[in-house]
Amino acid sequence: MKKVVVGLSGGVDSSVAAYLLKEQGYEVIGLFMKNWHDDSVTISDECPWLDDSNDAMMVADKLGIPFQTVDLSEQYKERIVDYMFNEYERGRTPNPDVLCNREIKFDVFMKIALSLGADYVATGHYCRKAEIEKDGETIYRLLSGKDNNKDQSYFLCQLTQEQLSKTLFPIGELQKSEVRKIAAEQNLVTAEKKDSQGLCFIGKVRLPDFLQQKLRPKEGVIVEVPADKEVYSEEEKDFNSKIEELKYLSKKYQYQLDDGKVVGKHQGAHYFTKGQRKGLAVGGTPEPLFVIDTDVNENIIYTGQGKDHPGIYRKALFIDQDEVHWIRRDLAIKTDEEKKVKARIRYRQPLQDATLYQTGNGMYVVFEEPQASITEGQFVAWYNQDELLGSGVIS
Ligand SMILES: Nc1ncnc2c1ncn2[C@@H]1O[C@H](COP(=O)(O)OP(=O)(O)OP(=O)(O)O)[C@@H](O)[C@H]1O
Repeated sequence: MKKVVVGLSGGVDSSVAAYLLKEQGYEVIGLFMKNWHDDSVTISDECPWLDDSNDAMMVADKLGIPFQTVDLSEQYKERIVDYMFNEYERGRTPNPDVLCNREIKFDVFMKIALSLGADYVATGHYCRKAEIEKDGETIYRLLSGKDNNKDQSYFLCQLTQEQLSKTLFPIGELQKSEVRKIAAEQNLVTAEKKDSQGLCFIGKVRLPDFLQQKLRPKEGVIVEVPADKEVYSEEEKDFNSKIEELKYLSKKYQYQLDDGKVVGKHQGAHYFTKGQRKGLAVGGTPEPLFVIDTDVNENIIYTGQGKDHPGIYRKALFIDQDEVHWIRRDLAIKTDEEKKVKARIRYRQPLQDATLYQTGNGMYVVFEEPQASITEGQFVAWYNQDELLGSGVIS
């Protein structure tokens, strides 16, 4: 009998994942990980992880499967929390959910599961895995969840073949409503439980509160850039080669103080991210202000009025070569090759038509339509239909 360790989070999805695996005849073990208890950063007065681990335990009890908890808070702090603070300090906006999967659930957690004798690790993610044989080798495909609204493949965009080979996604073929129905039929305590809202470790705290506890406030100015500000000179739009054009399309324009007028003050550029509207506390403009860029070195926030401000849009992005990651290594393109794909630059964004261009030192992703708020530090993931082929960190 094959043995599976299920990551039981105390939520409905992983509860049903465990139930289904048991029905399919696997030997199932439930494992809850605790990943936060840094006393120097207060996350919340409440203690959601205790409630969650209790719920996970009750589900395991109901299903008649063994249950354990592991404390991964040290690894969590080192690999996720510290990285987040460092990235924000650099003015980049990391994605903790993608990192949590790569570094914790499918690494540290997976190793513990395998050491318990498991053949597989299962989670309640809405995505699917398929296998094909190619040149005598088994290749694992990561497919989006059948429930389009819930598809979580983006969060798994950094997984490797090795990790996928040992993974099961039991609820990937189901709609969320079906998952809830199964949970109710089986009388699982989690049947009615609200969905967790991303940011797996931060729980119920607001991101700005979290950042404020470690990143020192530093007063600076907010600059409003007029919508008709022409940021590139005409010479720059004269290209002699494809690469020059790609460079131009993906180039980040470095705004200067005199590109606009000072309209207010902020408490630290590193608390802000592109596209952000909240927290600017500048009133009196006909249209609300959005962050179009931050300069953490000079501690300046550049803003523009309205969602359609041209400063928000860019047509292409670049990924440094060491941050280009192919799940389907067999489909990776070589230098000077290109490939048409569908891509997204954030969770739940509808897939966008794009072309990948591989160069000697990295990869360009050029979108058919200009994209709003392409943000350094975030992940871009590319697909062929419902298969996630690869991803990279926006540089
Ligand atoms: N604390 C945890 N311990 C063990 N596994 C976890 C934990 N948190 C998340 N997981 C695993 O990762 C999956 C995705 O986590 P996410 O936080 O996105 O939850 P979710 O989609 O709301 O699912 P759920 O309803 O199971 O909480 C979960 O279904 C579960 O298998």
